[in-house]
Amino acid sequence: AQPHAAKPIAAPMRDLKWGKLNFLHTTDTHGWHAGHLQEPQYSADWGDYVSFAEHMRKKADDRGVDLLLVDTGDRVEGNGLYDASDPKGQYYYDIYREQDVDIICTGNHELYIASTADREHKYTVPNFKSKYIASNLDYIDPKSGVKKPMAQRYRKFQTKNQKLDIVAFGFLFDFTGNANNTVVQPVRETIQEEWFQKAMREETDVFVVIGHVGVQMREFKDIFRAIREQNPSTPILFFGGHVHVRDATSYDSRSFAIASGRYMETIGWMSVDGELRKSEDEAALTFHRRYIDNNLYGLHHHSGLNSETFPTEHGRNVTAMIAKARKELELDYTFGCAPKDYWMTRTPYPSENSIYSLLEEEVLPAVAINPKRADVPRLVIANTGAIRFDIFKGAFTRDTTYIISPFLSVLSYIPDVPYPAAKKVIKLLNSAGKIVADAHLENEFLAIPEQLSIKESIIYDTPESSDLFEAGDLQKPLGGKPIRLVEGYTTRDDIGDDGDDAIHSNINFYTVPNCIQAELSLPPEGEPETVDLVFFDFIQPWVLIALRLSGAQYTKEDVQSYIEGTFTELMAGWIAKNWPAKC
Ligand SMILES: O=c1ccn([C@@H]2O[C@H](COP(=O)(O)O)[C@@H](O)[C@H]2O)c(=O)[nH]1
Repeated sequence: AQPHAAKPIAAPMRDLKWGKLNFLHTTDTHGWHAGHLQEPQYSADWGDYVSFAEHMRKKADDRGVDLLLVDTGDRVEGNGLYDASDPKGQYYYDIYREQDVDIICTGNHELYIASTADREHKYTVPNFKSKYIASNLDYIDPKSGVKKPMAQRYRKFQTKNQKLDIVAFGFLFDFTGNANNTVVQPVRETIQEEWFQKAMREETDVFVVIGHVGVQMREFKDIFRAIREQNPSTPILFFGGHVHVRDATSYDSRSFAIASGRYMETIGWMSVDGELRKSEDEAALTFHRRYIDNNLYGLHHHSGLNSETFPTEHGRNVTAMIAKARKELELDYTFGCAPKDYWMTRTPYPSENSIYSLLEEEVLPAVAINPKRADVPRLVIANTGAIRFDIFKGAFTRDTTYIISPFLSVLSYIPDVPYPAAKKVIKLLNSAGKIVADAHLENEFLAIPEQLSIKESIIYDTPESSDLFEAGDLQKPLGGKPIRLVEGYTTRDDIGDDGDDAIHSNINFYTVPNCIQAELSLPPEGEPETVDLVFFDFIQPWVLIALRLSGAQYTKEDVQSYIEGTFTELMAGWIAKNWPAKC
């Protein structure tokens, strides 16, 4: 863990079950490779994960079974370790490559900005060579303009100990927001391609499909159906991501799928036991999943080691690389001190502890001002997906600015929009589904990814944060004494409610709207004739369609820059001005 990270915290534990084929899975790490410095249950770092994987590989060797590491993309954007350098990722690519990942693919965040996709192609693809798979992604060479696969389309290999044949694919969901130097082929088209049709007919013991795709999403189900049609009994294992939730399901009795959360909070574990070889008769398989908290105590527990014996030399070196990068990037520089916690989904919106209320009532009114139009009435719309994490009471650092808002979002506007049309926009953006059926603009892409999976608030009857836990059969830390549970994941997936490795008390989840709106400089009485419609540039396509539906025709030529600077910079400036400098 990093030098100033919160000390790890004990929790009652569920053990891992080993099978013949075992996996460790990361997804949507979004640059959090230093771990969560303020949260003890997730404060291990990428160096600790390197140590953990080395110990677990040794255990696999000792048992004569196999362990593979998988990563399903969105490794970038979301934390100062990636975002604070210019160019971005100056330290991250070298840190990330220290983990020996066996199967890796691309997420949408590697593709939003052309320079990010260029760096993915220049660094991560060659860093992982034959392990990087791009089944439905092409890259356009900036010099020649030639389109070619981002990496190989699939991978066939044998496992180390049992020599099991594996055919692996690496997909991205049908993403359409990529920069123009990449091409994402819709999954339904890819599975018709000749290469895929041949690959799924390869003789193999197991198919492994990794993807930056939620395990409940149509794309994975289509791939499953295509492979299963040709291979009635071959095990098919899916590793998904994108939705930022812990989730698992099985599409039939010989398939299994896991998604392993977000932000280095979770290391997923999947194991398969039973007869895996293709030549044997079909016998029942058993699948097991665990969501391992990225908590050093847990990693010690699962590897059977302690703080002395756990860190490997390699792991320590990676931890030191991260610490050096954080120092050089001045990520601990403090803009101000948050007076209390502000939550994305732990409290209702609107409420005094909602980060969206803070934005709507305090930050946007103060920063969304164009000096030349300061008195012009305006509606300022932000998509809730632009905010990526909670604010904790205490130091708000350079790192925090990227954690809260990593995007290069700027404020755009259309001047003098008739108010009757402008006021309808927020309602349309917050309605379910697509605002125009054929525009491929799902409104849910405006909100936080978790809401792709969680459609309704989850409110527990009794908050159990003060519960004392008597562990029963479970592994008890601290010599078996009852302990106070820490708030954290209490996952319920299609397999049951026993997936989390650590037992936590519940956290409420209140769903939030797709967008929020600050109404500024409106007349005290009556309605203005026109307003400036100000919005985060990311949501421009949705805003233009919503205006059209409201009877006001505008095109992208009508959109102008409202104010200099990214939202991230504006927010940091507001904090420096409004929150005390010392904590
Ligand atoms: O410039 C941007 C890019 C993305 N968003 C929001 O993020 C989600 C996607 O996040 P994932 O981590 O890929 O799931 C997208 O739906 C937007 O809500 C943004 O606001 N600005």
